[in-house]
Amino acid sequence: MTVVGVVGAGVMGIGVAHNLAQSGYETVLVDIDEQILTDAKAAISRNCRLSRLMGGPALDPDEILGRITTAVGVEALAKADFVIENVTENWDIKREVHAELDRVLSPEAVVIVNTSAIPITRVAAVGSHPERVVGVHFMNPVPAKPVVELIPGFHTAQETVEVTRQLLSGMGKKAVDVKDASGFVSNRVLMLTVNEAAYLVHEGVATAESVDEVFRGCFGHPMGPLETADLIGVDTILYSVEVLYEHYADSKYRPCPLLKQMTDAGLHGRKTGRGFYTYDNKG
Ligand SMILES: NC(=O)c1ccc[n+]([C@@H]2O[C@H](COP(=O)([O-])OP(=O)(O)OC[C@H]3O[C@@H](n4cnc5c(N)ncnc54)[C@H](O)[C@@H]3O)[C@@H](O)[C@H]2O)c1
Repeated sequence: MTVVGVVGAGVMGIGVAHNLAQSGYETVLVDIDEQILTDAKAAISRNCRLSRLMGGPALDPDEILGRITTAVGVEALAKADFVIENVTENWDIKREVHAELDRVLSPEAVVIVNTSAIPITRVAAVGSHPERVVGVHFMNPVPAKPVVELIPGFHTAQETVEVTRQLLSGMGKKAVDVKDASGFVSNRVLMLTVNEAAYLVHEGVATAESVDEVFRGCFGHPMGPLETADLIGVDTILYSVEVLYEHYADSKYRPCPLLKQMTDAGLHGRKTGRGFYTYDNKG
């Protein structure tokens, strides 16, 4: 039985663990405290119950949660065959987590980095097995999105890429191969768009509602960029734009001050109940 560890039980970790368990994988979900893990299990249960309504399959929450064990700290991942890391988009946090994983994991374990913009080669350099580290940029909400970006780092072995492709296929995902450049394909474009949309609100050119209405009504996008920001997490958008700005040293990625203020104020979008819009329930 393949055991998959999932590090980080936030927006992405919840979706990745759900998707793995739904696909029959024994899943170990890890975060830094029990309350986050309790909330994550409640969110997975809720998402299972809503699955049918949202156009997905009918799911039994108890069956899905029966394949997920939770633990505080990465020590619980010593026997994992794969680990999918989904911690905060912050280099200091990611670096520390990958150093811990390097101490704990079996040398054969494959480490999958889920990041919006941090280069995979940089993450892989933290541990002693860069050939076993590969990037996968999952899309949100994970169980509902059939395509991911698959990103080998400089030292990633071809075998690591292929076993990861098989795992993704088992999760129902098609992997699009992308080279290792900060932001990959999707977020080089999406983060610039969301950042510029935030500038429109910041400068008073239009309200968030008007910006989103233009994208939905004129371009046929199912969601506008600021609704998308709330879904992704306003803090995660800011951190990703900061990574792009630092990496390319290019002013076109200058982070919008409104994103900084919203992040400081806890307006992180759906996950905190308020972002560009207000939500009745978290999540
Ligand atoms: N939100 C999206 O739509 C999206 C999409 C694709 C990729 N990503 C990337 O996925 C990663 C996770 O994003 P998210 O939106 O889930 O963030 P999030 O803020 O919702 O969750 C991050 C989680 O990591 C946990 N964490 C922090 N330090 C930890 C540690 N030392 N050990 C274990 N857990 C720790 C936090 O407690 C939190 O639960 C980021 O790198 C992000 O860029 C996000």
